[in-house]
Amino acid sequence: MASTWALVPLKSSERAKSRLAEVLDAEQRRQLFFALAEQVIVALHESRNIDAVAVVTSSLEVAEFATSLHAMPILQEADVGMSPALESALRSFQAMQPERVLMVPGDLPLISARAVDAIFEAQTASEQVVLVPDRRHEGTNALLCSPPQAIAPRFGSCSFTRHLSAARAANIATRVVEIEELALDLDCADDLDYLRSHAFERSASLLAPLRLATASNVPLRAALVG
Ligand SMILES: Nc1nc2c(ncn2[C@@H]2O[C@H](COP(=O)(O)OP(=O)(O)OP(=O)(O)O)[C@@H](O)[C@H]2O)c(=O)[nH]1
Ligand SMILES: O=C(O)[C@H](O)COP(=O)(O)O
Repeated sequence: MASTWALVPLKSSERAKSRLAEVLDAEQRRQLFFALAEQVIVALHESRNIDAVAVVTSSLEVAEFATSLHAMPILQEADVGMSPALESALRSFQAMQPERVLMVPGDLPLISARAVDAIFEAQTASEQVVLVPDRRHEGTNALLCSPPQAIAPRFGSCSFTRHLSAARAANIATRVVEIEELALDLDCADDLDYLRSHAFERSASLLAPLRLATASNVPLRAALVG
């Protein structure tokens, strides 16, 4: 039985990436959502520390997509937010009694198996929680809980501080590890610009199918307005 699971929450594609609406149209956001999610799921599968990958979603389309990538879909009735989705998925894991669960959002464009393995390598035997902050130290881009119920997921605004405080309040030994390839999540136009200026090849492979007719050194918002 698999004992280390990775868990990826994925919204319905038509609601995803809404903060990018100022620079991408609906079809571009949909394509980007699936391209990012595929990268995340593939990297998790390739990690030598992960036995199985699950996707929690309310969308049948996303569930089929997850299955096509050999991830186990966990279906919900509606999009109720990232943390409630993760909590209900964790409850459905209980029968399988995994030793640990790694929770990762589906929008990390620079993720790799090596970066995922670095999370596990950072954990010492006494530590039940590992947190990977985003580049602004506001969000959490990976949360490893061993056991899975060590702390409840509290994703959303300022989740990094909230996860840290929850672990401290419960007196749970916690490791914070900064991992460059996991520090960027693609939420807004500034994040897309950061990706285009810091990781040319990865951004080209993600953005070329979207047919964004802008030079890589021109900020997206300015290019589209001007
Ligand atoms: N299953 C599920 N996943 C969610 C839900 N809300 C967010 N997620 C996922 O959680 C991760 C982080 O989501 P957000 O950054 O809040 O949402 P987003 O769609 O990427 O971007 P915005 O629409 O701009 O907020 C992504 O993988 C989302 O698809 C939800 O209600 N249910
Ligand atoms: O910390 C979080 O909640 C996750 O990184 C998702 O946050 P986001 O809304 O910044 O993507």
